[in-house]
Amino acid sequence: MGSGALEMNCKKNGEAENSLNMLACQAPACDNLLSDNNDAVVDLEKLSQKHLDESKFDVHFKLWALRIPCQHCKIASQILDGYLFDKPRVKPIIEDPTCDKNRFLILSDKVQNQDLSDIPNQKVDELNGLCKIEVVSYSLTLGYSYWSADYVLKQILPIGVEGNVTKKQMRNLDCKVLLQPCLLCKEYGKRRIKTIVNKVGTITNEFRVPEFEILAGEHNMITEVKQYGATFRLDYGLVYWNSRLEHEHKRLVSMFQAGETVCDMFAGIGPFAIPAGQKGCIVYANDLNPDSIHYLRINAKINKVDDHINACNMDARKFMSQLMEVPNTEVTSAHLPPKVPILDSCQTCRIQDSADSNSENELLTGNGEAHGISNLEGGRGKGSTNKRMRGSEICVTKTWEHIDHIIMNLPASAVQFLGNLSGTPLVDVFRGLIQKKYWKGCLPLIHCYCFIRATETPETIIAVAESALDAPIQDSKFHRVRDVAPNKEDALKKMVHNIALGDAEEKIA
Ligand SMILES: C[S@@+](CC[C@H](N)C(=O)[O-])C[C@H]1O[C@@H](n2cnc3c(N)ncnc32)[C@H](O)[C@@H]1O
Repeated sequence: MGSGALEMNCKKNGEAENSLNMLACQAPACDNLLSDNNDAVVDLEKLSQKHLDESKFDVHFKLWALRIPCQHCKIASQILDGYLFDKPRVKPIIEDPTCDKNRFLILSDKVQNQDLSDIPNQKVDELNGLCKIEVVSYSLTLGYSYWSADYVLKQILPIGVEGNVTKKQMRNLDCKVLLQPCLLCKEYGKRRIKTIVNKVGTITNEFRVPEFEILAGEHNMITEVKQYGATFRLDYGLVYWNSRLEHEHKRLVSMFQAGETVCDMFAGIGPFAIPAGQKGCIVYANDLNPDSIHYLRINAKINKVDDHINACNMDARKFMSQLMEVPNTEVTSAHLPPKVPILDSCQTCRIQDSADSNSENELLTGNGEAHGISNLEGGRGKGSTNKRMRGSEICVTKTWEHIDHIIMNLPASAVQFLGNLSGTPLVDVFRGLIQKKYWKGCLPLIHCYCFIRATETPETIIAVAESALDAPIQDSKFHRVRDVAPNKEDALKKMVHNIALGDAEEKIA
């Protein structure tokens, strides 16, 4: 029993358009669905030409309808509340084809008798008092085009797979079992599936990129996915992406305020960075994988937040230390702004476009002052009020003076990046990082993701983090994200460390 994923890479006019994400799977018998093609890449064209008998999806209803004058429709439908035909996307009031002054009110299939004896007498009396009503028979067929893609797919699943499966169960089906039904199902066909892949093995490489085998279609894994209104382009073969983290991405970004400075040490293609930018945060997003940064920049542009996102391609430790480096000009004169933008060794994804910065990229930069933030170039000094700034002005902040949030989503080793842990490589990021004399306001909130075994507790994990930091963590928050192993022994959890108080400040600063 292996696990895997079914991904559909969908394009329209050469542009990636949509995708079905992660119909992931345990592997029951593969049946003979792919018997001719078992080890080869399947020809999508040929498979999708196989015949699907659409008439098998017809559901016929023999109903009753009331023919009544147009002007009484509204009140009549209120009287008949609960007795009208009620199916999604089917209108219960339709035109009378024989007379445009009348309408048909289609009755529910629970009304079986023409004398309306299935409807309470009081309602029938009210209707008769309203106008002259005529009961006519009405036939309705809901055909293939009516049913949703998921419904159709469930009906054509192979024998051995229960017809009435939930979405969750569908995810646990072998993608090879789902392959042919998916291709036969026109609704899925409409999404222009180009490639179907199966995730194989476990992720072991540094960039956390899973390995995929191509089951069908083109050898092309570039696609687009949507999360909370943002579009993400990516190449599944080159970068890390997990659609199941959508809720967590959304939850974390909901904690950020416009105008805050956010540093994402392991940013991937930007699922935290892009929505944070959309919210009006100033984002420093870093990843060691050059392909992730390539797509992060593309995604920043697609989502029109390129003027809010500084993208860097380096080791996370170096990234943090560069953000905290005080430029020479600051050291000699605290009053002058730095002549060179920070992170000059990083490539910023900012694409200057005067038309853009004039209109839609104009943003209100939030209530930084209330949070003790005084970090924006261009006049957000002490006493300044919220200020409307153009995108081009808000890209760079004095990160050595203030950062609000640091995101560390590299669960396998993020805790080690907090500081030195015995038996782990020396990647101490935070100790001595902040220069107290330049820092303004409270210390950053560090959102550090990690794995936790069933035998461990939030307390033990926090103790490990404290040991790494060599400082107590006050007001730490622990948030469970999701189970990542079938036996539930391991679970991905998240800690939020507020290191803003007491000893911790002394030791970190
Ligand atoms: C689990 S992924 C998270 C990506 C993204 N935050 C998300 O939620 O989809 C971890 C990322 O860290 C990057 N990474 C691994 N080691 C790194 C290092 N030493 N410095 C910076 N990035 C690193 C990987 O390339 C990968 O994109």
